[in-house]
Amino acid sequence: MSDNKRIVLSSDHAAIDLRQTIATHIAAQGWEPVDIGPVTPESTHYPKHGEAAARLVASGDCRLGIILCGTGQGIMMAANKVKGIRCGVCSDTFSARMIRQHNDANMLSLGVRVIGEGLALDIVDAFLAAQFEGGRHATRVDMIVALEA
Ligand SMILES: O=C(CO)[C@H](O)[C@H](O)COP(=O)(O)O
Repeated sequence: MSDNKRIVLSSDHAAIDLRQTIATHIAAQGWEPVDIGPVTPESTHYPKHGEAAARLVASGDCRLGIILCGTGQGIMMAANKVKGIRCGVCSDTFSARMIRQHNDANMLSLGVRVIGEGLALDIVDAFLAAQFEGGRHATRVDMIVALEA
């Protein structure tokens, strides 16, 4: 297993508080949060924040990424445009576990206008605790990767 404990966090203006709460939460578990902002509440554009986080994961600088916007959807769409990124929006812990176990997701997206803080933290925990199972799932993830060629 990689010893890279760096997890990039980013969001748009909608999710600054929850993003910072998650950063504190994962730091307490021994992860190294790399919070790339933004820090001020002015309206901003989620694609650039999704892309910035995704590039740190795709380059290997960060092992995983957690991104947030109002629904989690727009920032997820932007992140998934970066080669090497597999990001899913999760509003339940089962999906958060499965996107690691079956889809080898390297980024998690959350919607601050969809779920509350307690559930968000449980989803983060489920995502971080799960491991890719490989096997038949590796064949399928390889097919996703091949779409990027
Ligand atoms: O969820 C989002 C994208 O999927 C954004 O957070 C949302 O669209 C921002 O809306 P507003 O500018 O009205 O705060």
